[in-house]
Amino acid sequence: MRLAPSILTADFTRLGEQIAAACDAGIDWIHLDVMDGRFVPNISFGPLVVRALRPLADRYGAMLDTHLMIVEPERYVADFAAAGADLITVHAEATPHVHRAVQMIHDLGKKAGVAINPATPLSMIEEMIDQVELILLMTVNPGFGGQTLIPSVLGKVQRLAALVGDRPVEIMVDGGVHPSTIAACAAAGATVAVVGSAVFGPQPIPDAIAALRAALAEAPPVR
Ligand SMILES: O=C(CO)[C@H](O)[C@H](O)COP(=O)(O)O
Ligand SMILES: [Fe+2]
Repeated sequence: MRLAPSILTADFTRLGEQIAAACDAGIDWIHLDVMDGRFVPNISFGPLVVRALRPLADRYGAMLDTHLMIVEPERYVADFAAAGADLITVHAEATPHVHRAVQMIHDLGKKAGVAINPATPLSMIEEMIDQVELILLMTVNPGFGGQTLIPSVLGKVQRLAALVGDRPVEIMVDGGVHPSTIAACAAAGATVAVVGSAVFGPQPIPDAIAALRAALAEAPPVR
């Protein structure tokens, strides 16, 4: 299972240093949570931060995974692509034209993902399975780091994994993934885990990543 540390709970005065520590510990993706204060009740950062992190991602061969929690994301996908995002994920609830948004992302030469909130049924994105590289299932209500994983979403992860089958689509879980919950996510069929407060918290970053890998080793992923 891939780990995608979310920088939301990182120390922003030492952001480069903290991401470098996570990359040194062998993480695969860098997860960037973009919030507009409308789709979610919080504001984070925009393309400037993506652009600032591009050289660091290149140095480590890490992927810049951009999670857009903004209304009508099609207004901004070109800006995030130009800033250097590798993967751009949009919320199905945030636009009446999710297919068009995904088309735009692909036309910009980027990988595309579609995300849904805990209360949104899988049927909302079923028709998009063959159109995207990644499906993100929120395991908390979006807007803040450090929340508790909602266990009932794991059933949705399992049902999505069955729908996806052996198609090359990543299944990402986002929110509340810690050493105590990561094995259950992997067992349900998730292939990528966003890990925010579990990595950028009180523990040294390499220890935090080792703890996640150790928890995964107890229960090997099914996909
Ligand atoms: O999209 C998000 C919140 O909307 C974040 O990616 C998520 O909350 C990660 O943080 P943590 O692992 O601390 O829950
Ligand atoms: Fe996220």
